Order: sequence, then C-alpha cells, then structure tokens
Amino acid sequence: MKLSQQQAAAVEHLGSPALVVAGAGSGKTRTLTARFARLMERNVDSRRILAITFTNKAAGEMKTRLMQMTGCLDTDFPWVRTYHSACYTILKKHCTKLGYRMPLEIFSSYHQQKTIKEIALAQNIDKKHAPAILSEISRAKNSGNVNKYLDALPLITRSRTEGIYREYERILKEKNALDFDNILCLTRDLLRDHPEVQAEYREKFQHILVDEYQDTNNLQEEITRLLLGHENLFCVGDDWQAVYGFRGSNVSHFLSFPEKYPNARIFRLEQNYRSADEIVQLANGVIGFNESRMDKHCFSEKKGAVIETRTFFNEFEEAEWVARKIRTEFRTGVDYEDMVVMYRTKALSLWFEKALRQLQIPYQMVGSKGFFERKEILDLNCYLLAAAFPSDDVAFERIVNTPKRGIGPSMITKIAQARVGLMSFQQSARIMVKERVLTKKVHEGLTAIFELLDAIKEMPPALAIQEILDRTGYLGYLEGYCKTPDEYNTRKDQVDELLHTASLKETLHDYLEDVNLIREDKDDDDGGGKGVHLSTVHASKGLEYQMAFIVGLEEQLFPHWRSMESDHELEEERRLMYVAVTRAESHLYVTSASSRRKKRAKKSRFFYELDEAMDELGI
Ligand SMILES: Nc1ncnc2c1ncn2[C@@H]1O[C@H](COP(=O)(O)OP(=O)(O)OP(=O)(O)O)[C@@H](O)[C@H]1O
Ligand SMILES: [Mg+2]
Repeated sequence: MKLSQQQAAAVEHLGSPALVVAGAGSGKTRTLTARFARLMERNVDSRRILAITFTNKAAGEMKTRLMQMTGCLDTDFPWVRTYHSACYTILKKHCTKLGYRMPLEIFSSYHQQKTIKEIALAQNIDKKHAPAILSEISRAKNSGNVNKYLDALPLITRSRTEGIYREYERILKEKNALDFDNILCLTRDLLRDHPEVQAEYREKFQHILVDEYQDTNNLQEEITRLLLGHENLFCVGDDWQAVYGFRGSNVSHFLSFPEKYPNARIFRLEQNYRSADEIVQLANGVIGFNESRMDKHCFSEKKGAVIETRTFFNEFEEAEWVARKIRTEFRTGVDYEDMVVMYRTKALSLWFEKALRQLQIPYQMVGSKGFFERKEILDLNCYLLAAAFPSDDVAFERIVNTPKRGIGPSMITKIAQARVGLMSFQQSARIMVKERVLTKKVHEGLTAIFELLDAIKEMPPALAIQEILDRTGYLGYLEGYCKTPDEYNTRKDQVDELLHTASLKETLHDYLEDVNLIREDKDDDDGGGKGVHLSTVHASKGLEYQMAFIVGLEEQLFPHWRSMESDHELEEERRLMYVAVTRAESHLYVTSASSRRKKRAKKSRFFYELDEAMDELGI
C-alpha cells in the first residue's frame, strides 16, 4: 500500500503512545490499517492486536483490507472490532465473576423501551417520558459515573430518572440480561475490579489501535486505559468530525491526549487523497464558521470538482431531481454504488426511496437501524428469543397473541397475576397449561406456542424461523395485517432477508447475539447490497463516494431543531456538515426545498455558508 512520508512515519513509530490528527480523507484509517500489517511484519501476532473501529461495517472493511495485504484469513484478526463487540467477547468469558451466567441475553431497544414504560407505569410516571428517561440513563452510563451524572441533573428529572434507573438495572440483573450500554459498563467493572482479568488482557493485547478516536466516550476511554498495559497505543482522529456528543462522546479525550500521555508523539497529515481540492477547500470554509477547533491544513492535489447548490419548490421536486441526476450520471458511467444521498434525519429517506423506485434505480439504506425494529422482524425474533430465553417476558408478551389466538390483554394480566417469586410469564403460562385451568381456546393456543418454542429451541436459526412461519401461518397473518399488497410485498421481502441473515449462523444463540450486537450498532447496514446508498450523515462517517448529494438543507432539519439552542450543539451540527461534504470525491450536490410537508421551509444557514465559501473560493 502506498503511503506518504508522514503516513509512513506514523506507521513505523514505536516506543510511545501516538496520535494522528488530521482532516477527513487524509488517510487516517489507511494509516492505521497499514500499521496493523506492519506490526505483523515485525512479528507481532495479529491475534494480539486490538483494533477498534466505530462500526461493525468499518471492522469488516478493515479486515478485508488486512486479508488482502497479508494473505491471512478473516479468523486471524479476531480483535478488529467495535468497542461493544470486543467488550462483549471479554464479558462472555468472565461474566460469572460479576454474578451473570451464560447465555447472556442482550436487551434490544424494543425490550428497553417496553421495560422502561412498565416501570414508569408502576411508579406513576407518565410513560410519554420513557424515551427521554431512557436516553438520560444511557448517557449516565456512558459518562462513566452514573451517580455523578444523576447528581448534576435538575432535581425533578433526577428523582424521576434515578428511580427508574435503579429498578431497570434490577430487572436486567434478575433476567441475566444486559443492554447495549451495560456491555461497556460491566466490562469496565470487570477490568477494574478483577486484577487477574485485567492482567490477562493487558498481557494479551500487545498493541491497541483506535480509529475515529474523536468520538470516544468516557467509558470507552476508561476501558482503553484499563486494557493498556504498555505504551503501544495508537489513535487516529479528527476533532472537526466529532459528531456524537449528543450520545456522550467526549472530544476532550482527543484534545487532551498530549497531557494524558506526556511522551506521546503527535502526527499530522495534511494531504487529502479522497476529494478534489475545491471540495477540500469548501469543507475548510464550512468548518471555518466554527469557533472552537484545532487548526489544520488540508489540501488536495486533485482538481476539477463539480459542486452545485440548488433549491426546489418542494420535497417532491427535490427528490425527483436527485433521482434523475443519478440516472443521468449512471448513464455517463458512474456506478450506483459510487453515489450517496445523505440527510440529517432518517425520516427524509422516504421521498428519495420513492423517487428512486419510480425510476427503477436500485438503492440500499446505510445505517438503517430500522431493519430489526420492523414489525415482522421483531415478531419473528421475539419467537426466537422466547425459545432461547424463557425468562424474557417482553418477547413472550409480544408473541403470545401474534398471530391472534384469542389470548388478549385480560388473559395476559391473568397470567401475570398467577406468577410467584421470580417466575416469568412463560413459566406461569406453562404451569397454567399443565394444570388445565384455562378455557379451551386459550389452552390450545398456549399449547401450540409451547410445542413450537420447544421444537425450535435447538434448531439452526433459519430452520427455526421457517418452522415459526409454517406452524403459525405467519405470512397469512401478515397479509391480513398489511393495508396494501405493496406493503405486504415489502414486508415479505424483509422476512426473506431475515431468513438469509439467519442462515449465516449455525446456532440460535450465535444468531441472537449477532442480531443484538448489530441491531444496536446504529450505523450498520446489511453489507454488500447493490445500488445507490441512502444514508444519514452520521452513518456515512469514514465512507467515501465519487458523487455525494446532501439533501434537505433547511433550518430545523439541518441544523436539527433540537440542536439550535446552544452554540455548542450548533457547532456539532456544523461538524456534521463538514463530515457530509468530505464524503465526496469529485461531485457534490447540495439541495433544499422551499416548502416541505406543505409548510414553508427556510434555507439552512449552512446553505448560505456554503454559498459564501464558494464565492470566496471562486467556485
Ligand atoms: N498515501 C496515499 N496514496 C494514495 N491514496 C491514499 C493515500 N492515503 C490515503 N489514500 C486514499 O484516500 C482515501 C481516504 O483515506 P481514509 O479513508 O483512510 O481517510 P480518513 O482520514 O480515514 O478519512 P475520514 O476522516 O473520512 O475517516 C482512501 O481512498 C485511501 O485509500
Ligand atoms: Mg477514516
């Protein structure tokens, strides 16, 4: 792999922690990957290098790259992972030390929300607060110090959040379950409180490499420090691209690297190898509107970008223009996979999906956490969960009357009331079936469910799903549920997709583990699909495309209304804009609509800033 002098210097550096600070497209990820391969040449065992990526997709790409470079196999790189995935592997091995047992269940966001709502109900708190409370809890955990975080909340929010938090954690523990944040929390506890475990991993990981370091949160930082038994830490990042502050990431870890590691070497890369210089300069112009930022010089030797800003009458015209443009460019030889349509919020994707479909242009959604949250996918996965984890009340409650079997809410209450001690819904229902205390219809319905759950428990996941479909007549039910044949076809396609995903795993537990780790990885896609990418800006991080469309550039949308109150948040939005612009290699189109959902829409301040920067650059 070709490297510049600066990149090579970073790759070769040994003997102290190192940080590569550089703008987008300057080859940070490439440098990190090259360093991995170089360490192998120096006889470091690839299994003893921990390389942290931001998404599962990025981990996959890095592994593929490494395989090409070294001729090794996928399995030779077991520790090229996201924080969550690496921590989960550590936890699985040692969870008994924390009072858990295998198999662990990972709570999906559906499970989290249901559980929080129920607790809120029991504590007389309006369940409409549940989502806010859940994200507060999540931020508290990722802050690294829950109590301190809660203490700093306004009194009312605090008492409400704290009460729910404690009960929520109790339930998780009782169910031997984790949520996504607990994967990190518990790994930290494990490493902190169990010196022998810490020693094991300190000895194991001879080198630690971290990509996208600017978006590390406190907990991840703490885990990294606990794992680091030496000075072989290599981080790369760009403070201009810190865009996860809203989720508790803390760019100060990045900025204070030199203080934390006084003997650290700082490397800077200035040349952008991705984009044409006009795009690089435009991106610099955009970020220039932010007050707080490190200074960086970025340039590119490539010239001749196409940059265009456009405003349309409404969202339909905007989407139609984008779709037509995509078709025209495709005809001139640009592959669909080299094009991306980026938006600030996922809700915007609809219009573009529709316009692309109309022109029969293939597309794929990047970062659509939607898949595992779709009704049909949740239904089927909850069957699998209920089979694998009889204590999972959320899953059992969802499937017990889906498809309808005459087991309505009052019956569910009855089952719930019959529980004693730590008994789960499912256990309670099983006892009622055994004791024959139910009406004929309910008895038969439950019996059928239990026969099904018992049958699929040991099956490979794809077979298990097929069995569920066959025995419950699920597709017939789904057809009745859908309002149009079109909707049914889409949902049916998702079920096929699920069968395919499931067929890649051998055991039910492997499958569920994977689903839950990926499901929560909000920036993942199903990988390898064909077509134009549709993506949130967040999910586009680290990726590159010949041609990029940034759409919906209107006030309230981008910057997002929730982030318009403080300068601090507004700057994060502007960094997001910087991320978006720097995805483009040679073509950049930026669009807005004057009216959206029949309401007047105001052009985004970023739109004007872009125009201003373009004027200055004479583009
Ligand atoms: N020395 C080089 N010579 C040629 N191409 C390079 C070189 N370094 C990087 N590239 C290419 O430039 C592009 C951007 O590199 P990379 O994705 O590693 O940048 P990055 O700094 O990680 O970007 P981002 O900040 O967006 O994550 C890639 O296509 C990469 O292969
Ligand atoms: Mg990168």
